[in-house]
Amino acid sequence: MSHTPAEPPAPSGDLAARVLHVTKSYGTGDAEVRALDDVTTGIPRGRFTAVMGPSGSGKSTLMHCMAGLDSVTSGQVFIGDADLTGMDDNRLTRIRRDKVGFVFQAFNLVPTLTALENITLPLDIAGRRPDQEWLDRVIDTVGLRPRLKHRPSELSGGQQQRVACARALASRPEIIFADEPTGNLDSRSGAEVLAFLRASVREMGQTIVMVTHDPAAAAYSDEVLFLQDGRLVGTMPDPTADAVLERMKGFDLPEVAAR
Ligand SMILES: Nc1ncnc2c1ncn2[C@@H]1O[C@H](COP(=O)(O)OP(=O)(O)OP(=O)(O)O)[C@@H](O)[C@H]1O
Repeated sequence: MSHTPAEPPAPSGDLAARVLHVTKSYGTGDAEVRALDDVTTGIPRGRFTAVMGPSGSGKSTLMHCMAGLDSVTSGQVFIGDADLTGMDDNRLTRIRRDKVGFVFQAFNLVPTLTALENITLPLDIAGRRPDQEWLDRVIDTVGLRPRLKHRPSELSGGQQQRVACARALASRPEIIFADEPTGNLDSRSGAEVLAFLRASVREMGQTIVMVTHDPAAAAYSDEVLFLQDGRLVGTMPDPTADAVLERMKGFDLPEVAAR
């Protein structure tokens, strides 16, 4: 992991996370894969940002590096004002625990715990008392109050993912990273989860970054970042599903692929 000392630590302003000239390579020599190639971008606070791009374009790698789940080969990563590059594992673990929420394609709920116990589990593990007012707001926005005593097996896929979203929100993190959160859901349940994620941004001021393949899911966001071949190749504010689909089709054109 190397640092770029020449890069002045730009002020975070109202960015919840930033990457500066981030490169991430796997393997060496002939086997080297450059998953991210000099990516610089910021995630505005209180906004819903989607990350799209063809398979293998670096979406998951960008998310993992931004969230401090993976190290970068060069460049800098910030969560708020905290520079993750060069941070030791203990501090990284604390940042992830205190400032970051995660939602994955697999719901990752504990089967023996109720919905409510799953939602508060990370706080319990961290020895933190939930902010009851905030928790009530999250539970009501997610629409799960009648289901709080149910175990995951008694909930639909969409309800389970809403529990996972509420779990990510419970600690009121600075930023939530969602990797294909609707990938395992039918379109109706997916729409419920996306509507909830959007509501948590619009009504509760949360910041969400979501990796997705689905133009209809990206249309719930405030802005889409497009990756191709490990590079940031464009952005689209206020996306519609049709506009995103058109942009994605462009990635198959030889002149775009050759760039
Ligand atoms: N652990 C790894 N070892 C080697 N190569 C890797 C590793 N992880 C990712 N890659 C490579 O890095 C590139 C970017 O992968 P990444 O998973 O970030 O893409 P993605 O856009 O999320 O793809 P998908 O949409 O298919 O999930 C790909 O070429 C991938 O094969």
